[in-house]
Amino acid sequence: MEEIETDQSIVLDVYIEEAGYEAGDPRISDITFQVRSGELLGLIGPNGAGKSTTIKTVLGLLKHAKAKVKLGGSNKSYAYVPEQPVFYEDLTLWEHLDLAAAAYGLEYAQFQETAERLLKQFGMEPVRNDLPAGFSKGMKQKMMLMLGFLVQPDVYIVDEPFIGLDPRATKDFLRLLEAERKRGAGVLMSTHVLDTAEKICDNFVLISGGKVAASGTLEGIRAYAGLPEASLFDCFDELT
Ligand SMILES: Nc1ncnc2c1ncn2[C@@H]1O[C@H](COP(=O)(O)OP(=O)(O)OP(=O)(O)O)[C@@H](O)[C@H]1O
Repeated sequence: MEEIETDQSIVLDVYIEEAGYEAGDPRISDITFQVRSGELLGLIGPNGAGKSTTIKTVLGLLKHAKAKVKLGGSNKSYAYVPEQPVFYEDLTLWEHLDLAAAAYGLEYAQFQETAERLLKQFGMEPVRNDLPAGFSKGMKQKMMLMLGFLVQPDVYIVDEPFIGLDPRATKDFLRLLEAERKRGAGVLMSTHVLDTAEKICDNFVLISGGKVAASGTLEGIRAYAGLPEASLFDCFDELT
């Protein structure tokens, strides 16, 4: 990712001309969006629309991509929280936190304080010294979220956080996310859970068939869909 020199409030600036998995077979094209400091941008769209491909392109993971991705903010740092948990078989939850802190060069005292707080906030204290292979799906998901929150980056890139979490964990996650946004972090979040997205996102990018079908605020998307009072779900239905 390059660094943004101009507009200070933009923490993530994305322009994807095209990207895909094989040469000459793009799966997404002409996708442009910005995330500002404190903003939560929802990346929504039906199965196979291109949300994960967009996120992979932002992360620079696709070989066949023509894209410009610029990172801003005070530290020019980001955390990626994947939908599928990724972990080391032989490391405990605490060791994962410790490793992430070392990788990001966090100061040890600050790491300990933040890690202890996150263990409490996510109700994971009892399993701090356990191996994540034995965790439930939701517990693994919580570990991935904790690893992201530990780093306190300028940008969070979160792929479908809601599927594995119980209502309590969802609430805890949203509260932490809110605090991070107040601190100035921007968030790009892909999700299918439209009723939650409708409540929490400032802006949306609706992807369909690998292209942007609509983007903007809920009001803007309603106007574009010609459904002034509709839910995000109904707009989504109309536009995809
Ligand atoms: N690893 C891959 N190799 C080849 N094609 C892929 C790969 N992953 C996704 N695709 C294709 O890219 C297109 C977009 O898929 P993508 O995974 O980005 O959709 P999505 O919006 O994230 O869907 P979902 O909501 O189901 O997760 C689809 O046509 C899909 O078949």
